[in-house]
Amino acid sequence: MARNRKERNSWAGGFSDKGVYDWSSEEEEPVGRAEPVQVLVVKDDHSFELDEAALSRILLNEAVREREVVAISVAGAFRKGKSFLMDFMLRYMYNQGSEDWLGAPDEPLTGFSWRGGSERETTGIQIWNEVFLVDKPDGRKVAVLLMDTQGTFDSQSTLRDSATVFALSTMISSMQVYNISQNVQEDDLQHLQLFTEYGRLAMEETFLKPFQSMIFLVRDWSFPYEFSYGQEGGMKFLEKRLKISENQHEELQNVRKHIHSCFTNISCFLLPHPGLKVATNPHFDGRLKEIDGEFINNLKVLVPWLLSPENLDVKEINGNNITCRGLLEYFKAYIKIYQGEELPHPKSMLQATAEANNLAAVAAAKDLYNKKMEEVCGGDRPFLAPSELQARHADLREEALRLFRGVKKMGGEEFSRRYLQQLEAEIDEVFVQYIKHNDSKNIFHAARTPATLFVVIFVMYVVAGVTGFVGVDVIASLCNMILGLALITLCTWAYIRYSGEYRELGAVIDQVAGALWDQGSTNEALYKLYNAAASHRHLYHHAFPSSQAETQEEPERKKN
Ligand SMILES: Nc1nc2c(ncn2[C@@H]2O[C@H](COP(=O)(O)OP(=O)(O)OP(=O)(O)O)[C@@H](O)[C@H]2O)c(=O)[nH]1
Ligand SMILES: [Mg+2]
Repeated sequence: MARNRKERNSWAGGFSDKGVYDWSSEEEEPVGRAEPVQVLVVKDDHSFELDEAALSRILLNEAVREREVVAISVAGAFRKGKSFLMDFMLRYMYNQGSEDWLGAPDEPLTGFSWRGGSERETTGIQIWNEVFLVDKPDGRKVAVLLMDTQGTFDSQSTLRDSATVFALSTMISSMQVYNISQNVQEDDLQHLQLFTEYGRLAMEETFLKPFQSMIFLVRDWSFPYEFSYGQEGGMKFLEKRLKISENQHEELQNVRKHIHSCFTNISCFLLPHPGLKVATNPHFDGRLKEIDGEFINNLKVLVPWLLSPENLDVKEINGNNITCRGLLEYFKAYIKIYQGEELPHPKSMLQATAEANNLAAVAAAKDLYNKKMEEVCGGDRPFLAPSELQARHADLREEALRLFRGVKKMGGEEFSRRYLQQLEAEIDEVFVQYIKHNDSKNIFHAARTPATLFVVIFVMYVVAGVTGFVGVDVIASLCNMILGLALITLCTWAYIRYSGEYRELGAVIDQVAGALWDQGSTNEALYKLYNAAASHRHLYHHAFPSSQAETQEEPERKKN
């Protein structure tokens, strides 16, 4: 089997396979230097940027662009030895077929940048700028791409940053190594569920499982007496962890169902602790002689298990094998979705729960208000005096707000204030609808348009008669014209009301008539008439002394 093997002087440079690795002279990078290239940058304002030029240089290299691609990525919490492991993968890829691919005992480990300490090292997504060509046993030559990712949950990243990097690397890779420490905890599974769901949202709906191979890699496994190190123990362990049983709580079942539904293959490997020098010595530079033998023995199993030609999974999207060129296009398309605003932002558990609590309380309070208002002025209730409606609304609004305040909610007072305001605004909005609905039950309200038109017709008739009589013919004709128009409008309005056709035109007529009614002299005249009658009431009392007792109550009622 012809493999892409190469003698190298050092890991961080020197290697160049002419067929695979060919820098163009205009590019800024030093010619032939093999190194990690940052293709996804998470900026300070938490936005994402794809370095398209750098990614194109890697994936559109003539030797690989038409080759089917195998993309291997490592993701998981920060500071857990992801880049360290990646560098062993690089060693394997550079020495494929060689028994001693692990290298000399005192050779420092280089490649993807790794280091000790508590602060994060890798940011964004980095890709090894050399794509390896490997012959699979079935004769296909595939391109192998190694991807290192920013650790999740470092103190500088939002949940959205972590979710995006994890989701993108899962979408782009054909084999995702989920690097976890010591055990598979329920929160590891929940985060995997959240991140894969965030990835699935950005992908097109497909009847196939959206992602390919998921390898749970448990670092520092300390219970080999329960499940032995390696793949076999790992599979038994994972089977137990991901088992779905009848008597399990629905929440636990859902997480497991989700994970099963996302990946075509799920496997697990249990890796022992590499020894205290690796974990705690600040001067440790990756020399094999300082790493525990048990760890090295298992590394010798793990890395070929992941990367041997027969185990490499070609990247598939919707059942089609993807080439390097295709992968570039998908990368660009996916990042665009994450740069846009169409996806919801993933939230922390507390925030999501607090929001759900508050929204549920808003819904319950609104429901109460609506139900009681229906009883007061619903569809089958008669017209209610506007002042009475207002009073009932005020009572029920207060009752709904009290219900909202009384519900126990996570997130605290401050957080819930926003939802209280939302509830108030929504209730006020619904009340406007109730007012309109109530008004429409008032037959005088319905008669407003014909009444206005009648008044216009009558006034025009009188004015036309008087002005015609005194000889001002121009005004008389104008009034007659308006009278004619008002008459036609009235007939049209009647037809629209009867037939239900041309409702927009009907609405316009109602609006114009309404405006005339509200502002026009009709209303004012009626109002003045009423005022005049009220101020000259003594004349009336004088004329009808018997009704005095009755009318004395009137001012009292008016005051109320
Ligand atoms: N306990 C333990 N430490 C490890 C293991 N592998 C590597 N380390 C140490 O973990 C530290 C971090 O290694 P990195 O490879 O930089 O970790 P990382 O996950 O890439 O970290 P970020 O890039 O910050 O996300 C180094 O000091 C390594 O020596 C392991 O299996 N177990
Ligand atoms: Mg790293």
